[in-house]
Amino acid sequence: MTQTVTAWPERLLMVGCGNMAGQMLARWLACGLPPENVTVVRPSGRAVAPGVTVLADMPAALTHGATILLGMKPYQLGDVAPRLAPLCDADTRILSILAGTPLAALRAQFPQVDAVIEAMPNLPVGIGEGVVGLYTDGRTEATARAAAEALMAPLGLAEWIADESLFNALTALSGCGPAFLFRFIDTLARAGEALGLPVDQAARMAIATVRGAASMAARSGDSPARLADQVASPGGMTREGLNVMDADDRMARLMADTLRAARDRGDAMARGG
Ligand SMILES: NC(=O)c1ccc[n+]([C@@H]2O[C@H](COP(=O)([O-])OP(=O)(O)OC[C@H]3O[C@@H](n4cnc5c(N)ncnc54)[C@H](OP(=O)(O)O)[C@@H]3O)[C@@H](O)[C@H]2O)c1
Ligand code: PRO
Repeated sequence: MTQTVTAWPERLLMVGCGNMAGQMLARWLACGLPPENVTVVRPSGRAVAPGVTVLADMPAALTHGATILLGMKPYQLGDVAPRLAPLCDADTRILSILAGTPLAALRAQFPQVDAVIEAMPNLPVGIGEGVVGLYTDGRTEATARAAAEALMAPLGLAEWIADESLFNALTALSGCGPAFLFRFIDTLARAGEALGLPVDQAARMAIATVRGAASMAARSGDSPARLADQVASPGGMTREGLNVMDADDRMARLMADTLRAARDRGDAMARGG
């Protein structure tokens, strides 16, 4: 299902448009963002979508009040910002999806810009079922916050956080989360194969099971923990399986260690690592 956005940015400059920003743009275009409002800067100059202007380098100038989405790799900020900052004014709006890049690092590169927002999406934004975490500070005015919220709304669940020190934790959970779940689906299928199921059937059933369970968890009034118990008959098969996952908090420790490692990498990147 598409979603109507009443006020698309009149000028949207996307610096980098690869896996992640490309998914955001695909969803925005599907929801009615006029392609002529969008300019993409990518060194390859590869076409993005009909009507979208693609440049291999920065434009000569930017329209007053343009919105910029920083969508290149985090380590490229030091190369991009010196070429981009001279094009910005106080009314430019900057949205950054750069992982491990705190607001202070962005503000240092674009000192004249008031509206600077960190936005952490995940890949399913492309089908409108993503998650976008948002953070900014008091210098960003309410109108710019509202515009960012409206732009993120068609991408899925968009939520602000008040405490920037949690931004890398949020990134670990929802930004990296799809990778952890893709790995889970793959591992579930392979475990089925190991028990003798045909490869293609195990793959189909693993995907459908995860999709059904996720949809049910989203719609149910019961918590996922309670839903797990509803599958498990006392003395039955599921309980035996859950006992393996729960022994020594195996699953809980695996997920805690996974998120902590991802979060800590973000913190190290923010320190320049
Ligand atoms: N992948 C995710 O799931 C995810 C989730 C949340 C946030 N992020 C963040 O999204 C950003 C991009 O990640 P990605 O996975 O989309 O990477 P990607 O697929 O490699 O895309 C990088 C993009 O940056 C462009 N680029 C490279 N050098 C550039 C330069 N000097 N100036 C301008 N653009 C340049 C590339 O251009 P070409 O297209 O011409 O090669 C490409 O479009 C990262 O900062 C990451 O932290 C990613
Ligand atoms: N991809 C980015 C990374 O791996 C951050 C969220 C997902 O650094």
